[in-house]
Amino acid sequence: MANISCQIDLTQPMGPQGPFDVIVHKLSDVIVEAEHDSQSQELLANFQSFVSVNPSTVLLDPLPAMTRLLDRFASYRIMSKLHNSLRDWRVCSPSYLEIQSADDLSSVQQAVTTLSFPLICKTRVAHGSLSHEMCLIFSGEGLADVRAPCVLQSFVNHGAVLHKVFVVGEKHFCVERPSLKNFPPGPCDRNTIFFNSHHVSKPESNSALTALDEQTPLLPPPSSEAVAALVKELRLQLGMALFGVDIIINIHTHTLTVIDINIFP
Ligand SMILES: Nc1ncnc2c1ncn2[C@@H]1O[C@H](COP(=O)(O)OP(=O)(O)OP(=O)(O)O)[C@@H](O)[C@H]1O
Ligand SMILES: [Mg+2]
Repeated sequence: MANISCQIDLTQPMGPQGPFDVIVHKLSDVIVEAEHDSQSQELLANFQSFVSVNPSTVLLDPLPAMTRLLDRFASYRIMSKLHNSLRDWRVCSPSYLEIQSADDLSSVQQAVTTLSFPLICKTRVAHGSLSHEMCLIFSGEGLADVRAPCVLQSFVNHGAVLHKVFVVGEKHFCVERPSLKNFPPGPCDRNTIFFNSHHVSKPESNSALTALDEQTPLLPPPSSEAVAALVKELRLQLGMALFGVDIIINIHTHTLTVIDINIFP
């Protein structure tokens, strides 16, 4: 009887290791490394050429779609269009700016007029340990702390609750996680706060940045119909079966706000 499942050795030719009905991969590290590493480029090229000549093998997920999710410039463009396609569900995403390079001072300064303080600054690359190093910027002066390439995104007060949605094909699952606490809206003379996102939104996270005042009212969870509509739209837009979506609820408008899209953990 043929093997039901096996582990593929990417350093060996793939043909003799097959045939495969489905390949489930986690090549995110290799995709990010391939930006500067020729060995990773070669592994990816071999893998991609096997996939191209074996179109009946289902690939979860296609490399170009995965590559798009590893780049916040690409994934946030998709996120920013959700308010149009999901108008009936009042789904939105915070306003943001792409900062291409450190010399891009005019884009950075644009943040003062087009975004609302505080701002959250996230690296362009959305995978790997460095990608979780973020900062909260409270004023025009704080923009000196921006390290490009990155996105600057308006911070939305949400009562320190994050709703993480995990999508597996036609099914999805939601869990609640701790999240950053509310901050007074508008610029102020507070110093930039540097933090690691994995210290604030993991089940075991226990950070001063997530501790809310006791009088903060509890918010309703996101409507399950709206989450289902969001997942359906993102599956279409991303062309992926395995991914995650991070959702918060705006404390003022109760709008379902998408703050990030992730590769599957
Ligand atoms: N626009 C925003 N408004 C309010 N809080 C935000 C916003 N963006 C991010 N956060 C907070 O910062 C945390 C990290 O953000 P984000 O999900 O983009 O990072 P990440 O490194 O991709 O994390 P993960 O791997 O857990 O998805 C969120 O869990 C949330 O607490
Ligand atoms: Mg995320």
